[in-house]
Amino acid sequence: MSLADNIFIDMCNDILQNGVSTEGEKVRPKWEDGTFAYTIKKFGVVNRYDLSKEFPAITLRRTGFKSCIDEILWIWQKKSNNINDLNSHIWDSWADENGSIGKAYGYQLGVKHKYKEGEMDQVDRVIYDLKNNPYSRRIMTNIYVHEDLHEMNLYPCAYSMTFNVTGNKLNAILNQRSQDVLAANNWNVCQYAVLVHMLAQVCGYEVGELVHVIADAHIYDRHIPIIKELITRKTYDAPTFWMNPEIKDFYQFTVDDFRLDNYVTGEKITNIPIAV
Ligand SMILES: Nc1nc(=O)c2c([nH]1)NC[C@@H]1CN(c3ccc(C(=O)N[C@@H](CCC(=O)O)C(=O)O)cc3)CN21
Ligand SMILES: O=c1ccn([C@H]2C[C@H](O)[C@@H](COP(=O)(O)O)O2)c(=O)[nH]1
Repeated sequence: MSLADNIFIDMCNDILQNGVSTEGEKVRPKWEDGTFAYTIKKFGVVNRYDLSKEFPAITLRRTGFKSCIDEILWIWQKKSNNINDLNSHIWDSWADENGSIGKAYGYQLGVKHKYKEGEMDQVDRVIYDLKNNPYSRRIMTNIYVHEDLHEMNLYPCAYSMTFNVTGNKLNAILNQRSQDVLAANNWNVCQYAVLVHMLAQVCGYEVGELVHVIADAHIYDRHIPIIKELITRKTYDAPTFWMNPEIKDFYQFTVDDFRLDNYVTGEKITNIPIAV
C-alpha cells in the first residue's frame, strides 16, 4: 500500500463518518441534468506527503498522470488561460466561445509585478527567490485576486503555494479553498508534487514535504457510492517517479520528461459525473 492510499482512505472515511451534508442548503454547482450537486463536507483537512519517501499517486485507481502534468504546465509554465493550449478536455465546461477561462489560473501567474529587483511574474519571482534568497519566508504565490474575480469563469480552487527551504530540502504548502475529493484530490496532489520536484531540480534542492491544506473537502452526492467502493479496493506499492535529470531550466520541461514506472492500480472508473 502506498502512503498516499492511506491518506486518501483515511480522509474519505473521515468525511463519510464525520462530515456534514449540504443537502437543502443554497449551493452553487449543478449536475448536467440541472439538479443541485450537494456534498458531504469536512472543513480544514490537512494532508502531509513526504516526497522524499515516495511519489504520492494513489493506487486504488489510476490518476491521469500525463494529463495532470499537462494541466500544471499549462498553468505554471505556459501561464495560459485558454483551453486550446491544453491537451485534455477537463476545462471545457468553464471556457467561453474563444476557449478562455477568464482571468484565472495561468493568467494570474503570467501577470508581471513590480519588485525592488525589477519586473517579474509570480513564477519567476519564486524561482528568483529559491535561487537567491532561499531562507526567505516570503516565497509564495497567490492567484485568488479579488479585483479580477468577476472575470473568472470559476474561482481558483488551488490558489496559493508557499515554498520553504529547510536544509537542502524544498518543502511546500498547497492551499486549496475547495476540493472535489473523487475527481481531483489525487490529481491536484500529483500535479503539485510534480511542481515541487521541478522547482527543486532547477533550483538545486532535494524534495521535502508537500502539505495540502484544504478548507472545504467534499464528496458530491453522486460520488458517494463510487467512493465507498473505491476505498475498499486492494492497494499496491507506490510507483517510481522519474523526471529527466538533464532539465535545469523550468521552462524546458515537457510532459515527456516525466514518467511513473511500475504504476499498478485498481481498475478505471469511467464517466465520473462532474458538477458544473
Ligand atoms: N466539480 C468540479 N470538480 C473538479 O474537480 C473541477 C471542477 N469542478 N472544475 C474545474 C476543474 C476541472 N477539473 C477536472 C475535471 C474533470 C476531471 C475528470 O474527468 N477526471 C477523470 C479523468 C481525466 C483524465 O485522466 O484525463 C477521472 O477519472 O478522474 C478531473 C478534473 C478539476 N476541476
Ligand atoms: O483544481 C481543482 C479545481 C476545482 N476543483 C473543484 C472543487 C469544487 O468541487 C469545484 C469548484 O466549485 P466552487 O463552488 O467554486 O468551490 O471544483 C478541485 O477540486 N480542484
